[in-house]
Amino acid sequence: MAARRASFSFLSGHGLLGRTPATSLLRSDSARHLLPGALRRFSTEPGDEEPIKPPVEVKYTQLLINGNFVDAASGKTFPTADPRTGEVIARVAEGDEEDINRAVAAARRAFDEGPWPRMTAYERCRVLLRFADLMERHADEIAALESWDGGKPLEQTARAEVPMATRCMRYYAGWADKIHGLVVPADGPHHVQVLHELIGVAGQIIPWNFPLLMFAWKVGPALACGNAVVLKTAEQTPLSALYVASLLHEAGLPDGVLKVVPGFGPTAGGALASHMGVDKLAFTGSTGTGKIILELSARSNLKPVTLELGGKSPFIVMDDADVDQAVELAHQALFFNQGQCCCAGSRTFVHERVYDEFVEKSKARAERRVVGDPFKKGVEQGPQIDGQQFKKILGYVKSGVDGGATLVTGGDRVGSRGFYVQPTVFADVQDEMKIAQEEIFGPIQSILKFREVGEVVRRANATHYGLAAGVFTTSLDTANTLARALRVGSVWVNCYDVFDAAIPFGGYKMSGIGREKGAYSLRNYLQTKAVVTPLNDPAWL
Ligand SMILES: NC(=O)c1ccc[n+]([C@@H]2O[C@H](COP(=O)([O-])OP(=O)(O)OC[C@H]3O[C@@H](n4cnc5c(N)ncnc54)[C@H](O)[C@@H]3O)[C@@H](O)[C@H]2O)c1
Repeated sequence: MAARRASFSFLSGHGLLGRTPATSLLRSDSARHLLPGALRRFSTEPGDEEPIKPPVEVKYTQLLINGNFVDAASGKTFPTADPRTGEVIARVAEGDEEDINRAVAAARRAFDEGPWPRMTAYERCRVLLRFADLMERHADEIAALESWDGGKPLEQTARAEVPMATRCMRYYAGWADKIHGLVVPADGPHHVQVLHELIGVAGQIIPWNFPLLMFAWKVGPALACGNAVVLKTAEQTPLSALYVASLLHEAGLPDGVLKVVPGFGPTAGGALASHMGVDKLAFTGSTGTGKIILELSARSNLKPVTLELGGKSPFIVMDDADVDQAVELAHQALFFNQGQCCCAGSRTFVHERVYDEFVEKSKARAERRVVGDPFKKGVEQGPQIDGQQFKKILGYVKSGVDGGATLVTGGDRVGSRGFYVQPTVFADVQDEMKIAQEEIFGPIQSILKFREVGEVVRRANATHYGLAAGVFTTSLDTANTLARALRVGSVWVNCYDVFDAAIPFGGYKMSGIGREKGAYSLRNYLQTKAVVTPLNDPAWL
């Protein structure tokens, strides 16, 4: 059990440890909760620097229906903005109910009459493999679009997200010709086959925090099984999905099999979730919206729903841990992707024997975090996605301070433009505080103290969420105890955010229903059919 081998695998090789970020001045007035040194001044303000010109053009801004890019039926468009400045990158066609209707009608035709479900599984496999090759060939453009639209460091999108999305497509391409049914014994002279059939038209709704990866996690298995897909992108980040969907057609996907409809949740998303012609709905987003999706399914055709929702994941540091490594891993577990991860390690539980040292070193690490323009080399943290999230996050900072947590560092915006937030650390966080209970979705680390294993299990599980957990220890026994006792869908022991395409991912409790990735995701896109035939004079049963 070697904590020495601890790794943060989402960004293995990322290596973005750097100098103190050029950031800002903390303006909180609750000085009694500040540790000495919490007030920080920085020499420059990344939010005020002239933004670097992204090395990519925006090519596709319309709906993709029947293999063509077309305007919305209403002719309406909406802006997608650059989180560095809030300025408009492009205006994108705004799909609504009418567009969803025509997308679903096209998908139905593609499924009922088109070549895709009738192709051999090997031919489908080859289309997906060609798509993965094209993604690699266009990796620079895809990474730049993803960074521009979502404010993510280019080094992250280029080194992690594009390769992971590509790998995911290859993984499901590999499954395409390995999906087969069963022959089962029955009590009587019957030949019983269990067919794993395609489910039909899959509706998919994705969020803004990992638009490209969510595209791959959802579209990959659905297409590998031979289904047709209507995908609604998040209103904040429509660009990468439109771009890669065009590559998928270049790879040989027949027209009409995949539709991409940018648009808003209650209109386009609502229409998709309640459509009678959609056979399955896969959703990733907030728990609140997940409940609406389930309701819409129930009120329409009871389409099966998979939900990947929010989290408040514990990261547990035992007293036998190497503190420096634990600090680094806990830091990455929370701050990665500007803290905008469903599985962010957003409750850092630290054993009382190493607590003070851990807090001090976490403060130092957060202050070294490089905040700045996502297109600048060495930047670890870009802006938050938009003004709404930015305000929400600063509201949580205020709540933490007002609630009596100790603001160790950060707590304010960076610069005066765009949506940059200081890497922030709270210590002395108590379980009942809002910052320990609710999903902040920002670069705000909350450190809580604990004394023994049973206590931390109880406290870690005392949440409606159950998405993931991190465990940091050198004791095999402790790791095993925690791994089994924690009521979550993923436990990372001495590592975090390991997102291999083959590993299932999903939540317990209000973090979701079902699993994505791995062989488990195929089940989301298949029906099970029993075919029973009488046997006359069989040689065996
Ligand atoms: N569990 C996971 O795998 C996972 C992964 C990424 C993000 N998330 C979660 O996603 C959330 C952040 O994403 P978000 O703010 O975009 O979530 P959100 O729920 O607001 O939006 C997600 C998607 O749902 C759509 N939507 C919103 N309202 C809708 C409605 N009434 N009907 C149909 N569709 C609707 C949005 O347009 C968007 O495409 C966080 O809670 C995060 O934890 C979960």
